[in-house]
Amino acid sequence: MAQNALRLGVNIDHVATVRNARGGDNPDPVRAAILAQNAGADGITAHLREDRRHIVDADIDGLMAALRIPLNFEMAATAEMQAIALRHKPHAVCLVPEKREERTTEGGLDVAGNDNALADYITPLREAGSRVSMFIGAEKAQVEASHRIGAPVIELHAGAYADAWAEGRWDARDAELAKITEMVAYASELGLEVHVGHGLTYDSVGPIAALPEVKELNIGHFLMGEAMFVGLPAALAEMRRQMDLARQS
Ligand SMILES: CC(=O)[C@@H](O)[C@H](O)COP(=O)(O)O
Ligand SMILES: NCC(=O)COP(=O)(O)O
Repeated sequence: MAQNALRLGVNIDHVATVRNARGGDNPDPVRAAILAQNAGADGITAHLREDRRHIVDADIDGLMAALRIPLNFEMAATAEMQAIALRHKPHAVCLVPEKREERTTEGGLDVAGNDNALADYITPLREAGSRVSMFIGAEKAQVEASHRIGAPVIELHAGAYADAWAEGRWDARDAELAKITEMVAYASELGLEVHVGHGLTYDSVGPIAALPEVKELNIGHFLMGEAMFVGLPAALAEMRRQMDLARQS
């Protein structure tokens, strides 16, 4: 892959959401991950929530056994999740804030307010060989704290930008994009590897993909929705086309 290539991580959480609506085994998120891998995904992302509302422990076992491409394991910074990550040693561990009552991940992790505890928390994960990333809002204090505790990677939460785009609030969209653009550049200067994710669609992905310092996008909910209509390989190919178009222009 070219040095400045933009990786596409496919989040398969919401295949599990559909499965869990009925119980049983179908549709299988591991099958979706293998399909995405065969269709050219650069990585797979899965979020094992504390309440197991979508991905469950057996899915992580299955993904670890089946994948040839990297797994980005999203999790809350709890003792239970740390033990699971240390057992599996996935390529990447992304720490995400969680609230039981939220519909989706509403904001970024407060690294600045918990830097000592998080520095201790990530040490064994790093020693086990996982690339640790912090899922944070596009705020200077959070970027600096992530750098300070020794996280090599951050993922900026694109949800506010994506929501503004979806709702046609163009001033808010532009303001959120400006914040992300500024923090992508700042974090890169500090030496952090920068990823972006949450809520991205064919429409909203372009301006983010165009930022040359961004190394990876993690996209799930929209892709899985599109896959219901056109199939996962076609949805992934169209997302990749939009990313490449933006990157080249
Ligand atoms: C951290 C993140 O943005 C995703 O993992 C997302 O949280 C997955 O979907 P849910 O928020 O719906 O669980
Ligand atoms: N970390 C963000 C992610 O994995 C995908 O988020 P979404 O596209 O499902 O909103």
